[in-house]
Amino acid sequence: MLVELSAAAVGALTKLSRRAPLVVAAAAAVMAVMIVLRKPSHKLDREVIKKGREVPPRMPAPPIIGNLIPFGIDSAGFAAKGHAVYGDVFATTVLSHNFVFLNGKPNITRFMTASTRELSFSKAYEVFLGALLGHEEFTDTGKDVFAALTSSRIDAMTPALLDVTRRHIARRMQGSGGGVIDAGVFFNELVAVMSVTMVCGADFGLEHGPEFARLLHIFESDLSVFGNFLPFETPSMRRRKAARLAMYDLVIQHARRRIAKLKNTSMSAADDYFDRLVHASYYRRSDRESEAENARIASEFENDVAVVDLERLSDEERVTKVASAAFGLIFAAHTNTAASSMAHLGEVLRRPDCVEMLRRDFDEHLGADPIATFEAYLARVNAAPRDKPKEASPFMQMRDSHRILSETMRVYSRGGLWRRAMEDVELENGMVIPKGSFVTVTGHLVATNPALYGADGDRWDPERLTRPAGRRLAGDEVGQFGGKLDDLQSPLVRAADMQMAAFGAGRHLCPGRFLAYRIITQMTAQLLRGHDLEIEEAFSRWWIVPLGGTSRPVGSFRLRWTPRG
Ligand code: HEM
Repeated sequence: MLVELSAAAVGALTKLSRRAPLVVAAAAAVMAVMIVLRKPSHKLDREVIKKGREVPPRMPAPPIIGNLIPFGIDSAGFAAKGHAVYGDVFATTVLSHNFVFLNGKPNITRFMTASTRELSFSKAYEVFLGALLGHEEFTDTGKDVFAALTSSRIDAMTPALLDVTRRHIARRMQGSGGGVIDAGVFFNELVAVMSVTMVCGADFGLEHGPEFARLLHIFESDLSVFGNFLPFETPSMRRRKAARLAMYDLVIQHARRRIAKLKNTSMSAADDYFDRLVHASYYRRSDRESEAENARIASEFENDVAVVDLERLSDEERVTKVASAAFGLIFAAHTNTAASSMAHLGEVLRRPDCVEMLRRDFDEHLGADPIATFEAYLARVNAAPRDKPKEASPFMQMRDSHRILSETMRVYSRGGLWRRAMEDVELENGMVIPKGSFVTVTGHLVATNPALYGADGDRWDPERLTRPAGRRLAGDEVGQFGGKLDDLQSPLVRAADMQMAAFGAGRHLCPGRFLAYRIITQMTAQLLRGHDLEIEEAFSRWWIVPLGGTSRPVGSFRLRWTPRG
């Protein structure tokens, strides 16, 4: 899995080196052809210049591979250097594609608030991950996903999350004498079981969760996205695709069973998220679809209102549609959450006072029997009059835990947010990003902005987020804790100053962020409450994924544990 990145990379390189001359010659030849056939990025610029408009300044790049190597090794460092030389907007070439880097509030605001017609999230990710994930995954995120991740749905699944964690800990940490666990494997497996359970239901999660953990381990083990750009399949890409197909097959079979089970039933028969996906899958969402038709689909999903005028899908088409949505969500829920959990625990364990704060928060708000406490909370909320403000969940009151986790998310989410320009896009300074460019904002630069976080913005320091609730930054003040999760996560740029980009912002702000906080908070707290943990072996380094989200650990993370009395 993630932690075997270095081993996997070394293995792949060794195998490659034997055939290196052939592979390099073939790659160079095919890329040369690609360059001739494709529209090189400077030509994209020329189209804009012909219209009398200004394009972003260009960082020079070697022919064919462009700046692939410096960008691939340290994407955030590459962006920082580019901005230092060229200013808040610059362009360069990577494997013949035009990459445009944005920084500074007006440009980031433009990026976040652009319409999908201008800057498309799914079209960018389709190019980066399409070969690996399958092109059918790259439609815009459905409303069903947002509906599945509201705070009340997360509350409803919390007892199951607590229970899965409790059982996993009991299984993996048996005996009174303590021992050593590989925390990378531990979190990978636990988050896999949770993600599969959440998307496919409890029975499927219990039966297939461990198999998904094994396959996600392979699927996520070599994180370079550039294999997607190559005209041939690397061994790593073959291995990862096989893992994806094996997971996909399991989800397909599940979709077939559920579609048969739910035939001729109405939405009210939906037991869980997967059932709702099945119910929402009757119709094709065509490109011709108008806003009104979209709204009708959304209302059908919520209220089971009949939809006319849209093309009805066959059962097999529905199977593909449901399986593809389900698999996409399992992957989205797992990949960054597992890596963030490891980063979080690694930092917390170096600070005994933080360990105590997490334990105290959990004890205070969830007591000796967290499942019973949470179920009692759910019963009170369900019985409460609808016109009264909703009681805050015990988790939402765990302010120290959230503050400390937010600091982890800030420091470890260094990758870039990505869009593809679907048309020429004008920036506030009048420069035009040419149609077809990939456009990125570097999360690390947002999250370590010295104006907000001072000169040591790279350092993990949860104290920096202890300012009084609700205050805006003034003068040279650094950090704030606003109380609500989104004050610290990725506020809409219009609503507050940008503070971190761990979850993106604006139109594509991660809808799973609250669930991620819930999963990581309760996993860490349950682990710490029952055990004393010591780091036996820490990851050797963290690799910045060029895509949005958490950096990935390299090496092993082993913890020595002893039960607490
Ligand atoms: C610590 C954990 C997580 C991190 C760091 C994270 C980060 C991100 C980021 C950076 C984006 C792209 C935002 C952009 O480009 O503006 C994103 C999108 C997304 N995330 Fe997460 N995520 C996490 C957990 C989750 C979970 C648990 C789920 C689902 C249960 C989820 C579902 C999604 C989906 C569906 C999108 C696409 C949103 C869209 O199309 O508008 N994520 N996430």
